[in-house]
Amino acid sequence: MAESEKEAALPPKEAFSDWYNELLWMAEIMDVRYPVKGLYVWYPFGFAIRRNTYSIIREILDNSGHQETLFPLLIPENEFMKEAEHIKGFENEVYWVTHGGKDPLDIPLALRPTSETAIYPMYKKWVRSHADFPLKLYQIVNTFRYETKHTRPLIRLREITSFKEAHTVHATWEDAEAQVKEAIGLYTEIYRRLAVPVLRSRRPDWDKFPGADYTDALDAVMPDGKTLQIGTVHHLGDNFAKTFDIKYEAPDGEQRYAHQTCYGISERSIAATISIHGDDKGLVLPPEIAPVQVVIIPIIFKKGAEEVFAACKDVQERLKKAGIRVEVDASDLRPGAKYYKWEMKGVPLRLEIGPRDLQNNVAVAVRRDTGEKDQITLPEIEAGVRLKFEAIQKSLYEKAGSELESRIFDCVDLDEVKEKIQEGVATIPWCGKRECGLAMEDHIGAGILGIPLTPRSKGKEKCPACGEETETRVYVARTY
Ligand SMILES: Nc1ncnc2c1ncn2[C@@H]1O[C@H](COS(=O)(=O)NC(=O)[C@@H](N)CS)[C@@H](O)[C@H]1O
Ligand SMILES: [Zn+2]
Repeated sequence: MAESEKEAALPPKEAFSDWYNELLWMAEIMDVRYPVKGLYVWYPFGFAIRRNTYSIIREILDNSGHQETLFPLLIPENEFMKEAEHIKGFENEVYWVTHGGKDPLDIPLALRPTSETAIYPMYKKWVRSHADFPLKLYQIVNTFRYETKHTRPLIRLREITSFKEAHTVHATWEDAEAQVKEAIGLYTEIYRRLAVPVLRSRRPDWDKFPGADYTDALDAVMPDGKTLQIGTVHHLGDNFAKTFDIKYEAPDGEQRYAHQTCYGISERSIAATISIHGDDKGLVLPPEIAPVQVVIIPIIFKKGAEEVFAACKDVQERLKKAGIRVEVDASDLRPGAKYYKWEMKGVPLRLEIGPRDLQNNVAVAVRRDTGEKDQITLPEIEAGVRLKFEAIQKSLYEKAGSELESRIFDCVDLDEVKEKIQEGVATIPWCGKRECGLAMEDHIGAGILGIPLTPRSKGKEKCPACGEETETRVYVARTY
């Protein structure tokens, strides 16, 4: 896209919603002009961020005993309609295919909103014995949900383009529970690699995944204080095994129903990374997912231009050989315009090389996240750049972590909760009874997000709704 098309300026980040929408356009992440609501188009630059993000997800899943696979998109109505809870949860969200060409289909086909009812009839055919366990498969696919709430690119889509869903099978409820814990750990590690700190909590029963025994979730706190659910892990018990008749021969020869989990991450992982690290100048990307990790800017004067260009090319070749994604911006834009462009794209490190730097045998290194400027000697350029990446990654994660902690408020009563959830996440005691939870939600006008997996108890306190003594504090937040 020509530079001129982007005469609009990026709004300041505190105008978060406008900043976010404008940034997706100006940094060439997604084009929202596709003529179907809730469907968006990846620009190549945005898609490169997705590729790098999902190669981290694949690495972490593949290194923890998962295997990637691929199931069909279309699910026959009779299979989709088998699990009562699941249907109730998705019947208003599922798209149906009713024709092939001009012929009406004898069995309507659902576009998968998630793939339990595509996968589990096959699991029934595959699972035979406890020796088959643990079965840990995942796929990265597009799924379709007829979202009626406000759709937003990367955050709430009707076609979820990057839906990583894992589906595991185990002998016992306890084995599945252990898998849930492993998945929470894997998701926490994925987000550490994206320098995104997360809140981990058990969703209240009325908010769990349709057909699950319970749901644990990871939430990011976005710059506007609202939380974004960026990963969920569901213990499915033997609910789906009973519905789809997934049985195995136990060591004692008995036929038993299997126990299952499923867990998902979508492109919200990218929405959170962009939102949490970005600033008024645009994207700030963790080096590991940046499509361009280093941009080299030749500082050109009449004298010595040739040597400078040659040196920039040489540094580029060496960094490429070291596996670093690097560009030389030799365009005839003024240096300031170059800085603006690459800062907008979140390039973690800029190297400036001019005649004086050549004499001193150095490159000037400028960090995108802090603006800090210092020198790296040219013979050490590969190691120096890697050190910068480590410093940037560490600093992004620490900064986001303290920002998150500063947005969690232990409140004394519901009025304080109402006030504090404008800025972030409140905690408040809760006895755990549904009627109290729902009464509190009515009073506050926001939901119970979940019970922290790492308790935030302050000892014995009183449930604000019924006065009963409790040692549990729950998260309350406005959510996307
Ligand atoms: N409309 C949507 N747009 C973008 N991401 C979404 C959307 N709906 C859900 N997600 C993301 O997808 C994750 C998994 O979705 S889910 O419904 O919670 N869980 C499942 O579908 C289970 N089958 C595990 S894969 C959610 O945690 C959320 O981060
Ligand atoms: Zn209560």
